[in-house]
Amino acid sequence: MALRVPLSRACTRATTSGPSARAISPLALRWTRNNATVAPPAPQNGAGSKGPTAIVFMNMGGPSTTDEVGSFLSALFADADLIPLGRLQNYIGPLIARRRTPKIQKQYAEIGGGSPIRKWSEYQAAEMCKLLDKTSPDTAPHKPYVAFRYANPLTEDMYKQLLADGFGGGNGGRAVAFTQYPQYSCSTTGSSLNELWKWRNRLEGKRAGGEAEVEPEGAIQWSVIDRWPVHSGLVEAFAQNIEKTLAEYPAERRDGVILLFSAHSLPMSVVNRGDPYPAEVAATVYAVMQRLGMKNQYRLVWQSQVGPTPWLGAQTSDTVKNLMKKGQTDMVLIPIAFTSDHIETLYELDKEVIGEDAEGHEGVKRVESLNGNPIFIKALADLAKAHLQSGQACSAQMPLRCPGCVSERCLAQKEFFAGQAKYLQAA
Ligand SMILES: C=CC1=C(C)c2cc3[nH]c(cc4nc(cc5[nH]c(cc1n2)c(C)c5CCC(=O)O)C(CCC(=O)O)=C4C)c(C)c3C=C
Ligand code: FES
Ligand SMILES: [Fe+2]
Repeated sequence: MALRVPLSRACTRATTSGPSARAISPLALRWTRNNATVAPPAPQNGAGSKGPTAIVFMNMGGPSTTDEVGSFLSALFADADLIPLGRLQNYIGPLIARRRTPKIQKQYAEIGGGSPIRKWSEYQAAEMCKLLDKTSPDTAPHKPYVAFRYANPLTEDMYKQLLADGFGGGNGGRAVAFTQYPQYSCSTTGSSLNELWKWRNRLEGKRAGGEAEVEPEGAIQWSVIDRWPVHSGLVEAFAQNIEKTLAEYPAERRDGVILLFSAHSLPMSVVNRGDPYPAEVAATVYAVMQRLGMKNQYRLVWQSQVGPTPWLGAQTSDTVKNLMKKGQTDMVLIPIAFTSDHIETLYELDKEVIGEDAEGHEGVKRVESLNGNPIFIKALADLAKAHLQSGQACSAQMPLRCPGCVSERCLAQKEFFAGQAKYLQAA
């Protein structure tokens, strides 16, 4: 494999410590001189021979205060991967965002004044990296980063921080883009990857070099954990939370409780384009039910649809109302496609569905979100370790576009991340 960072330059950094010391480690690159593989320089200051490694948690983010709701919604409605508005995106997007802001601000005010997603993401990433330092010493130290799509810290700021910390920018270095959506949708993980790819190109993309554009030397080597819908640790964390909630019912009622797995819905236009999310959410549900021994009846239902177009159903709120009408008053709601609390659990499920649709009936309960759950954080560390050991740039599934995809962004982004494979080797 060709050497991307000149060995002589790398060796001049062999005595440095801290983030820029990554330039002296093999990272995930093979080091060659005159086409012969050479031993990497010795690791410094307890760093693993392949570290440091940046672990970037990608998610949509949320407004931490009600004042940030306006900018959060403007960024969200400007995202053509989530809400395609064609040539009028930059005109209609801000209008819709402005119109929705007061209503959504009120909802955030009612859940304590903001979304807890930043607090949870930073905690999960930091705790996961501590575990990973122990279980994957070769790639240590692992440095946690958070990159949100619509709120601070934005992907652009995270990338600039990576560069400021000595990753890339001529130093080389290894970073893992770790989606915090367990199930892949082009509207969520796909959008975050498109944004990461955009900033990668702007901040350390191809430069003019001779006749053709060339990749700059010492850019960050990226790989992606793009989906993990049936990871055993994720399934176990969900299953234990469900068991805890079921234990709150008297024994004679417990087996009659209906489990309602609730996921954010998708517009039918996205489903029909061939988005993988509905099938992957269903895979998570089935794996959790198998772990629970299929003792309770269950359904996968969909929440949070926005706007007048058709969305995937059945809707969570209709399902609860219909079951109540039929006399079924024991049911447990399980948010299955998001790992931290957010407005859809704290407002939509707790206040609207349980508080209003179910009129606060004591038989209708919600399972707590994974948040700081240690089983979940260990699952994240196990996933990252397996990924680093695999030497893979992304899952085999990621390069396959939706059958109905016409986005040049998706094409280029997937080619870029899948193409990183040529620089990676197993840890
Ligand atoms: C797996 C989770 C999510 C998928 C899939 C998803 C798709 C999706 N969402 C919209 C439109 C909106 N989503 C909004 C908020 C929002 N969405 C998710 C998760 C998924 N969205 C969350 C967790 C949140 C709330 C964030 C928080 O801080 O709690 C909003 C804004 C709120 C509003 O105006 O009602 C919109 C709009 C589309 C169109 C879509 C698929 C194409
Ligand atoms: S929309 Fe799914 S790959 Fe482009
Ligand atoms: Fe959404």
